[in-house]
Amino acid sequence: MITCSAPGKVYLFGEHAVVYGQSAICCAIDLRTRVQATKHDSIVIESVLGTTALDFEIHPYVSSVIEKMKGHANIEGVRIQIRSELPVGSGLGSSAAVTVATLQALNQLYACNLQLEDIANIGHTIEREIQGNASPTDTYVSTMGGVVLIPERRKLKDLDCQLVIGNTRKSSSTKDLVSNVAQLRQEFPDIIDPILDNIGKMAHLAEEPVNRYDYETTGKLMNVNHGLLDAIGVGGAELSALVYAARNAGAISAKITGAGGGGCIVALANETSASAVASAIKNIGAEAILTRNTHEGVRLEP
Ligand SMILES: Nc1ncnc2c1ncn2[C@@H]1O[C@H](COP(=O)(O)OP(=O)(O)O)[C@@H](O)[C@H]1O
Ligand SMILES: C[C@@](O)(CCOP(=O)(O)O)CC(=O)O
Ligand SMILES: [Mg+2]
Repeated sequence: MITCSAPGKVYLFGEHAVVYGQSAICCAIDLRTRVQATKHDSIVIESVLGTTALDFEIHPYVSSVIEKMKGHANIEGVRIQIRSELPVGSGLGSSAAVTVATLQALNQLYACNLQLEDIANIGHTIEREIQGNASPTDTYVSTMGGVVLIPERRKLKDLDCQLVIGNTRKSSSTKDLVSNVAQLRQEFPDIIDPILDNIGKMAHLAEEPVNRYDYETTGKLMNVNHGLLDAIGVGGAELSALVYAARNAGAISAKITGAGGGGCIVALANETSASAVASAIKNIGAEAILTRNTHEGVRLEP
């Protein structure tokens, strides 16, 4: 039996734009998905979504992992048990975390000797096949941990501030939101492409401030990024209410994280303002989660 875990993630910059090759800054967070793999007489997948065999409706990511790993090992029967701290379909990279943790658990269980780069690449392929179009960001950051500039895959300094996540508790499908942006871009390329370009430019502009722990400058750019996500149609009244509640409560910055449409916002806060920001989020009926950037990507668990 092997247990592995992988972290979720938040985007400081670049969600959706990164799908079109623009840069993003994404950081792993200390909320993890744990996957236990045990050799078994059949294939069983147990999670909060249900208990199934290979099932590409209920467990598309985990089933795809098992299928892919059959190319690296003789997998006749395996029991996969999943426990996660990440809300599903909420922009925190739950799909990437479960994909990467399952890949690494099977890699270890069957001694396939896949390296971390292989895990990240296979994970990206799986997300792209399921989502229709996916950037390498979520699976790379869930594999490697830390704060990463994508597609350059350049590690930045770990964040030295508090992260406050506001969860609308309204899940959304990344596949649908990515498709909606593609349709808008197809209809208005001269309007949408410059927006995506500017999001990518902000990620590059923010690299230096992040590396010198200048979260005031980083935060100003994050707030602009939030406005541009609204502009490409992935915002919403609940997400904006959370963003303004967090900012008005003293957050350094607050923006949508992930696919949007529902899901979560992320706010940067310092030690003194974090609890006030969390209270403001709860006061409007949302879930507040205090977390931090984690340096640790996918790892073996005892
Ligand atoms: N704990 C889990 N157990 C099994 N599958 C999971 C789990 N968390 C996420 N998933 C898979 O990932 C999908 C959500 O992925 P996605 O729409 O990209 O949202 P997110 O923003 O959380 O990554 C779920 O529908 C499910 O297929
Ligand atoms: C919207 C996007 O940029 C991020 C999706 O993040 P999540 O699945 O909502 O956690 C899609 C991608 O990068 O593949
Ligand atoms: Mg996802």
